Order: sequence, then structure tokens, then C-alpha cells
Amino acid sequence: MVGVGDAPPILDFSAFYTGDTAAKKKLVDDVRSCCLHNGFFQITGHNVPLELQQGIMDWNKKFFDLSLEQKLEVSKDTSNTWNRGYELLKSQILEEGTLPELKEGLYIGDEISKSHPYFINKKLNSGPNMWPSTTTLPDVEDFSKTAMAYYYKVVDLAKDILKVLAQTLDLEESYFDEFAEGAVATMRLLHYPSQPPDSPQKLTRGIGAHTDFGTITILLQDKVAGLQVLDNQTKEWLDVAPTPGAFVVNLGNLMMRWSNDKYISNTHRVINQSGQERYSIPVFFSGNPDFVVECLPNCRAEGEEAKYKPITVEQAVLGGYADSYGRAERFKKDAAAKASKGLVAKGVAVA
Ligand SMILES: O=C(O)CCC(=O)C(=O)O
Ligand SMILES: [Fe+2]
Repeated sequence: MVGVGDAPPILDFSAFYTGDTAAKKKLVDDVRSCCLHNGFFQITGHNVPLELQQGIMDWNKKFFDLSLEQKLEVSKDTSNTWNRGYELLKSQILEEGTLPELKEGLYIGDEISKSHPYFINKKLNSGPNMWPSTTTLPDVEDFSKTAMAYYYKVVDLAKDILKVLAQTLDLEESYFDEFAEGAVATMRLLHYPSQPPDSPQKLTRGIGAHTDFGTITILLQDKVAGLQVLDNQTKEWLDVAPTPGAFVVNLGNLMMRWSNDKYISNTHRVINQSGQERYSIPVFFSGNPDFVVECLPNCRAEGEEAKYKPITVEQAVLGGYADSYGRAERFKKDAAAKASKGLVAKGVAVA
């Protein structure tokens, strides 16, 4: 059982693949208890090889070591409309009232060609990936191969986690299969520069307090700490220290809504005061964009109403994005307006 004030526990997921009935039952019980408590757990004993985790993390660093000009060749804002490519530092504000976030990212997803129905129909985040040119990165082929091998392995892991989640709700292991068929999932390579010592402590975030928009998130952290999860009961921030080889798994808003708020999509943030560069790789598993999410079985008492109306996966996830990017845009416009009137205090203005 996870208790009040405990950081997300590390569960041995190998019981799902090889365990006997008792070990599998224990895994299901532990996952259920985490879903009800903080919506966060960590797993070892999964099928994603350590070398592949290291390989993608090495590429994460190599990509962000490129010059700004080189990274902008694959800019998410100018080179496509399907949310792939490079995102500049300070593009998002997930926590109202804080400064634009000290993180830069590279968005990668399933390699969807321009003749694919998802691309033609402009489905959520669907299209070709944006890879640097060979002039910029001579061994870019190794980058894309490593990234895609890692991505597909993690998407498979997400489907296995969904099988365990189904069992936590006393549903058939295959309950989420239709939802997971043709699923959209987005991976972000993230780099959090070390927070400058003179940045305002209370307002500076690597990523502000937020909940994730999708169904489940599977996160790989490098060695540098910084991720914190809010304990729902004590309202304390709990550090999620990186454990080699482990993934941090958390439920997103879609799963919370789908479970009629029985399961928790929990608030978390990153503050990088380590004095070192921090790297991480979340994969956000949304689901089939056209799948309609409507209160799951066993999530409300007899006769109790569902709290939410049915919604497609696509509509639910897009709503979350619009809010966070809109905030950063408004912040920058306001800051520019104030700066032009000479109102912004030194150190608070945003470039
Ligand atoms: O970098 C991390 O550890 C967390 C990232 C995160 O929460 C997100 O991208 O939604
Ligand atoms: Fe997150």
C-alpha cells in the first residue's frame, strides 16, 4: 500500500510477463493503490532494454548540443502544423503566474506519411517527424532509428500497462485494446538548462505545476533530479529521484475523466536547481483519436450519474494544449507591452 507522503513506489512489472498468479495479483493491487492515491508509480522489470534507454538519452543530449540555428531548422512552429519538431525555450507556461518555462524540447511521434489517413484527415499530432539534415547531423540516421525503436517499445509498454489498468478495475485484460488500436502517442525529448542563480526562485520552473492531458505518461529521467509530485493529502512536494532503468508512470486527465475521477491525474512539476543540465523523455499515450471516452465500468455507484459527457480522445487532448500554449503567448505579449512602457522589473522580463 502506498501511504500519505510516500514518493511513487517502484514496482516490478516483470510479474506481468512472467509472474505466477499471486505475483500478478500483487502487481495489479499495487498499481490500483497508486492510481487511487497519487496517480503515479515507477516500474522496473519492463521490456525496454537499458541500452535503448541509454541510446535515446545520448541522442537527447547530442540534439540539444546543436546550435540554436541548427535546431530551428526543424522548428515545430515554422516547419509543420502537426506538432513535430523543435520547441524553443520558454514556449510554455503550465502554471499560471510563473515565468515561461526553462525547457526546450523535440517532439517525435509515430512516423505517419503524408498519404496516411491520419495525415489527410489532420488527426491529432499526426504526420512525418522532423529530423535534422545530414549536413547538420551526419549520423542522423542513427538518431532516427534509435528514437523510433525506443518510441515503439514504449508504446508497446503503454499497451501492457493498460492491460494491468483494466485488471485494476476488474475488467478483462483486453478491455482497452480497441482504444489502443491506431493510438496516437507523442514523445518529447526534453532539456532543462540549469536554472541561473539570479532567476527568481519562486517564479522559475523547468515545467510548472500541471497535470498531463493524455491517458498515461511513461517518463525516462536521466541522472539529474528535479521532478516533484504533489502529495494529494499533505500538499507536500515529493521528489521523484531518478532510478537507473526505471520508468515513472502517471495517469493523465483523460484517464481521470474516463474513470469518473476515481483514478487520479496528479499535479507535478520540474525545478532544476541542481546546477547541472537535466534531460528527460516523456511519452504521452493518448489513444485512438476517434475513440469515444465515456465513464468506465466499475467507476460509479449504482444509480450514480457519470460526471462527464462522452468526448473523443482528440477533443480531450487538444483542449489541454490550447490552454498551456495560450498562457505563454499571452504572457509574452503582456511582457512586451509592459516593456515598451518601461514597466517590467529587471530579471522578470522575458525575451
Ligand atoms: O521532465 C520531467 O521529468 C517531467 C516532464 C513532464 O511532466 C511533462 O513533460 O509533462
Ligand atoms: Fe507532465
